Amino acid sequence: MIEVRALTKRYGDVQAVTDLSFTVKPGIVTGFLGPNGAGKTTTMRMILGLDRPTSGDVTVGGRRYAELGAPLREVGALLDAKAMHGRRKALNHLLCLAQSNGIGRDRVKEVLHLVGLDTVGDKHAGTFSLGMAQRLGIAAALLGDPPVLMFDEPVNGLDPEGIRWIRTLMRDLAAEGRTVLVSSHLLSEMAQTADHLLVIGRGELVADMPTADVLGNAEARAVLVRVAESPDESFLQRLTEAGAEVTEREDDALLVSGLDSAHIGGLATGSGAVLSELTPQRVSLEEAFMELTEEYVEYHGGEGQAQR
Ligand SMILES: Nc1ncnc2c1ncn2[C@@H]1O[C@H](COP(=O)(O)OP(=O)(O)OP(=O)(O)O)[C@@H](O)[C@H]1O
Repeated sequence: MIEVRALTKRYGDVQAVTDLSFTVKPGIVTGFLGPNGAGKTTTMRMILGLDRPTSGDVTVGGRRYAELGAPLREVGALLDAKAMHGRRKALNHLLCLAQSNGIGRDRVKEVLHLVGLDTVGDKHAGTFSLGMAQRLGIAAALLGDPPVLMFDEPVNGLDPEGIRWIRTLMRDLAAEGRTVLVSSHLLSEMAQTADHLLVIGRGELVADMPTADVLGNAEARAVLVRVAESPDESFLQRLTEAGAEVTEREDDALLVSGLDSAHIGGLATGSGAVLSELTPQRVSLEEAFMELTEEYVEYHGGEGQAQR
């Protein structure tokens, strides 16, 4: 369990995290979602005791990071896979970490195997591809068999096989009862991995809800209706009486919000109108995410310019 209470971090004039409070529960994958610069890495660094909060408090398993005796046994993290010592051999890199946390050589071999790097343990970490570096970083996070794990943008730059491997690993770790917090700036990615979402924008908490609810918000906002024949105005009247908001589009189609398709179809039948189309309009996951975080995005692309 990770508990973040009223966490605030300022770097000079930059307010990176503002009064953030949330709890990350065990047994599920929790996605930490927000646009670039939202404060995800800063929050994770504070959870790990790498940055000191300006104010507020973080505990892992009920204790502050500084109070943890053998931190790797309590919380494992992958922050920046490329930040390791490049001239060190992969196996030695893990052995050094293990030694300082009282972890045996057998466990080092075990995690190397677990991440599929057992045949390259004697290679220098600096020669590793991004995918291999991510795997080595994950091996380090798993070394102490910790009940709490954090991964910062773990699928960034990975090929589809690597992405699938990481997704399965996260789900398996959560299924073992661990607390798993994983950050991303893509809702589509989180939709496939996370059970619960914490959404932040400009350092502030925007949403703390099950992923299914965030996705539900992306569904059917309005229904596109085309009327082939209508004896009179009664269909429109019935729609508004039933509480619908109706917008007439330039192509004569109607955008009806506030009622579902079945209700609209029933009102059409009742008023003798014949419909040629009745289509729920869905917004994409990324649109739903952008709606949630729109006002918090730090850098917008210019109009008409090439966008990433
Ligand atoms: N060491 C630092 N000194 C000054 N400002 C910083 C520092 N670290 C982060 N920031 C600023 O704090 C804000 C939050 O950054 P952070 O890296 O936590 O965001 P993020 O959500 O992880 O973004 P990204 O998805 O781009 O990694 C940004 O405005 C960033 O420029």
